[in-house]
Amino acid sequence: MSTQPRRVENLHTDKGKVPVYATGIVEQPWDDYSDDDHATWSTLYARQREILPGRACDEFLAAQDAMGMSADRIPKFSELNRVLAAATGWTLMGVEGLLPELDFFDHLANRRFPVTWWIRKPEQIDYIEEPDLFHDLFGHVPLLMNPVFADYMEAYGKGGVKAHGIGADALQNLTRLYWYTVEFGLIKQSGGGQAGGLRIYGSGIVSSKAESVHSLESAAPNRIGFDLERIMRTRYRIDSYQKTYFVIDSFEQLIQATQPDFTPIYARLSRQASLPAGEVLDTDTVYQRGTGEGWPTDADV
Ligand SMILES: C[C@H](O)[C@H](O)C1CNc2nc(N)[nH]c(=O)c2N1
Ligand SMILES: N[C@@H](Cc1ccccc1)C(=O)O
Ligand SMILES: [Fe+2]
Repeated sequence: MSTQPRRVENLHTDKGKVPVYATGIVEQPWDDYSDDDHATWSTLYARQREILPGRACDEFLAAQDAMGMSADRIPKFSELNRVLAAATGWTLMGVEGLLPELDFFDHLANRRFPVTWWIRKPEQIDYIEEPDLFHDLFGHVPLLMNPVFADYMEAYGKGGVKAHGIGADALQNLTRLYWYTVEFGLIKQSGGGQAGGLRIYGSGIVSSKAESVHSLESAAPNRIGFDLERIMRTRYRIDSYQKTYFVIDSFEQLIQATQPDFTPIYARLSRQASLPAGEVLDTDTVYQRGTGEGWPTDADV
């Protein structure tokens, strides 16, 4: 099944312009998925679930199971919605693709999560530039089952509506927060030995086989303790692995740090230069690489 949505504007990201389409809400055309579409889901699902235990945070994997997602077939939004409604009151809506920012924020502010209905083609299995069903559903939806994360997403949507009214710089600051938390966040899983350590919660990481390993195990990227204003000043890459990941202690930390009114923060940041994606400042808390060893070293604390 193919549809050709109309391009309406560009999203201004740190890397350049990303097309945004006039994309209304669609009913998930579940009966129209081909055998290839279901096979793509199965392949990606099985592949990620093989590598994510011990890498993704435990809540993420438990929520995926609790929702009834599996490798068998592409899940039905209507079935997931019954589970989500009971857990946190979120609703999934089918969309054609990227939405204009204000529409996107308005959905989140009302506990609706837009999910791209179509899945990537077999030749795009390892990488696709725009969000598809696998990224949105496998990556974003499970944590909507977590009450604290669910509240954070709603607060983010409300903050987005506000930032949109303030102006382009405020919007850029807030978009960086989404990027470095919801899309590419790492979390310290509590527990000793193998149970604890750095884990992934960002959807852009959990939906990518290569970045799931890279984000935790490569020596290349920086892993820096969560710092709201630091994140808001930090540029990001959309076409390569991140040069920096930010680490939260807990979802409670995330929601607490984002409670205050951001208006004075935006005003202050408008007088400061942005930081390159790969910068490390002497005020940063730097985490060690390696699963199960994600705690600051003596030298860092
Ligand atoms: C905040 C976020 O970066 C952003 O601006 C947008 C805009 N529109 C979107 N639209 C959809 N469907 N999905 C998304 O993740 C986003 N992200
Ligand atoms: N406190 C933010 C709203 C917000 C909450 C959570 C995440 C992002 C933004 C504001 O005043 O704009
Ligand atoms: Fe995403």
